[in-house]
Amino acid sequence: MDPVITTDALTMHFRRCDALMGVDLSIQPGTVFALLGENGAGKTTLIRILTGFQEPTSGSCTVCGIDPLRDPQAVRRQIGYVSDAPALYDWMTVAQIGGFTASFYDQTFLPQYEAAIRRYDVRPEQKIRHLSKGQRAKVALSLALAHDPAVLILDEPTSGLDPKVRRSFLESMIDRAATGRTVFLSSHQISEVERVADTIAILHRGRIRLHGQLSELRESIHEVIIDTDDPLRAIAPPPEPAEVLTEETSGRSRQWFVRGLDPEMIQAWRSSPGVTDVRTRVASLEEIFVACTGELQAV
Ligand SMILES: Nc1ncnc2c1ncn2[C@@H]1O[C@H](COP(=O)(O)OP(=O)(O)OP(=O)(O)O)[C@@H](O)[C@H]1O
Repeated sequence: MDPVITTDALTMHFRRCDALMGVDLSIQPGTVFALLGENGAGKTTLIRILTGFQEPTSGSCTVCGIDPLRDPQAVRRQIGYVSDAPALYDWMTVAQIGGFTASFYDQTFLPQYEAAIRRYDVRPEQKIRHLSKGQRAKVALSLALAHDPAVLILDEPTSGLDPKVRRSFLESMIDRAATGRTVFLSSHQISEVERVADTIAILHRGRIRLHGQLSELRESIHEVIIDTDDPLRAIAPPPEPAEVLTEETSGRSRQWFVRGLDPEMIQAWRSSPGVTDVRTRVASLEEIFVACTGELQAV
């Protein structure tokens, strides 16, 4: 299947910083994709480029086969987008903003919007300016979903939602993907991502540090702890093609987070002089995230 979103060597240079430095991504339709990254990693910048609001410095991208730079309107017809701080007309009521937005879409928009608002228990006659943060998020989500977009792009989608609404919202994202639509969400919430995402990418300082199926990444990244008889004992690091994400030394223990560990290496360490114990286990997503976004220490 052709990917629904692609980016190729995308860079974004602002006056004082490089927000993106050669981002390559490929996202399949019918999946929930999560972009994880710390504050300032470049997530919103990438989303702004994909939605045609920001021209990249170099590189290219497509959304549903369309270049957002060439035809931003065509891209926006295919996507629903909720930013991390949705801009809604404050003076309108919940019903009015639905009617207003519906004028840009076909006649299915309004009934879908009204149904979503009812489901979220938001009163249609309330003014936007009187809504709580969570209620505003619900209105923004209802507006983004009402034209049943092929791609739903959500920047920190659940901030402001209470746990019950958050849970049912995330479950609805899985249902959406099952019908062939694609959900692209950016998040700091690792536990949420673990629950819903099929594929993830970890963005760190403008670069993709990891990209792949969550299940595959979970199996391919291990924590290795090696205990030795002497803190100064030299231990061979995992050889290539294994990738060391972090290394830490604490007294007589050496700890690595390693991608693509060769099981034969475990045996080799066990028989190395001075090694008293070797323990390995599959890393959690949170540990993977910390390993990818922490400073890589010299090996
Ligand atoms: N218009 C701009 N002009 C200059 N610098 C910018 C601009 N937009 C973003 N940046 C910088 O680019 C970097 C990435 O910002 P971005 O908003 O994409 O991060 P983010 O991953 O979305 O962060 P957060 O999780 O905090 O929202 C930051 O250092 C930010 O200061």
